[in-house]
Amino acid sequence: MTEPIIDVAGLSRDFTVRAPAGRLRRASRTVHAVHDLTFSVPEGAAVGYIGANGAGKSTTIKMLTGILVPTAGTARTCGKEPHRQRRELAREIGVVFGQRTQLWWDLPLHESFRALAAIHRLPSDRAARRQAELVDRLDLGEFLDTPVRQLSLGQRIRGEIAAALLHSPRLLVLDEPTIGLDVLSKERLRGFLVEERAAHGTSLLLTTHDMDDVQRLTERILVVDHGQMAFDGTLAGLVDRVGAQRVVVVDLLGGAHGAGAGAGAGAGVGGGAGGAGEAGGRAAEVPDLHGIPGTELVAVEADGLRQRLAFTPGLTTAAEVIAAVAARATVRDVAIEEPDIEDVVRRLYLSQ
Ligand SMILES: Nc1ncnc2c1ncn2[C@@H]1O[C@H](COP(=O)(O)OP(=O)(O)OP(=O)(O)O)[C@@H](O)[C@H]1O
Repeated sequence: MTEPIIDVAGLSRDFTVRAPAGRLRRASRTVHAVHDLTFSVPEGAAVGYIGANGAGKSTTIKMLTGILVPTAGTARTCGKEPHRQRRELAREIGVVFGQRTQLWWDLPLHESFRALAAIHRLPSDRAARRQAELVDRLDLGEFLDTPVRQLSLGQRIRGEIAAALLHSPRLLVLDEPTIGLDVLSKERLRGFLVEERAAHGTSLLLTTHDMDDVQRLTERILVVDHGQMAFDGTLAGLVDRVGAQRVVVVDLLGGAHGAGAGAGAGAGVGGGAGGAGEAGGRAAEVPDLHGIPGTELVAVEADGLRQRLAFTPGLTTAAEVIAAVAARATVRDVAIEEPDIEDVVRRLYLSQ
């Protein structure tokens, strides 16, 4: 069996903080930022590292990348002891902290790439090929001559990711990579990361507060709470465990049809069990989706042609909900909204 890309046993990190205690005294207090963490990640896996603010995510990442020394326990990243073998490890990992830069602020992007290629001692033809590939796929061509400080956040983050991948690391560590990006930029970045991993088999450790990042980019999540492991499994498993609600969003064609009553505009409300008909004009055509077992109708929008039904996984399934809707109305489109990651984490913390 190949060695895990990350292997952590009993990992802990304390900080001593001094705070005023009374007018003249200062008292010391120990913060257990990470406490007795044990987990391992196989090579090639993509893991989301999730938790509330202050849960210990950054501290863990700093220990895994050799920036911080553990107080107790062991960490191995790419088979190396991070703080002792920091240089060797740097050749095998790429790290992006969304809030900080590893690029040279006053230099044009291509100078940063050149410096990084030299630091990693990449042969020039290999560096040139890889840079061209990343510049093309991350759409950086226009900005190569621009000093980093003049780049927009989205352009800079793409530059950071290219810089972190220039030496084709085995493990990519991303700390909040999509924070502050607009929806389109986030989506493009995620698409790039999915392709990059498919092409090179790069392992991924990602911290994020964004549920879409978790869904698109990871297959397993670790949730940390007060420095301790609170959950290790799939997102679906976590959602099940905390009983978080998912939402089926249905777009309907006007005009309800009761089960077996056939479709037809103007058939009126009334197909639904417990359906309280709405009076008047246009509302008479609105399919009524109240009372579908295991669901709660949480929103009726666009004159009733878009409706949102929340359901608890375990009580019913998305397929059952959609089938029940289809028995009452003509369904044009369906989407399923996952619960918010902050909500899921809050529920998990409360259930501990
Ligand atoms: N250098 C430090 N000195 C003292 N306390 C620290 C230090 N770094 C982190 N901490 C404390 O350790 C705990 C964990 O912090 P950490 O930054 O790892 O959390 P996080 O999960 O990354 O949070 P966020 O999502 O806000 O980035 C917090 O209570 C924090 O205040």
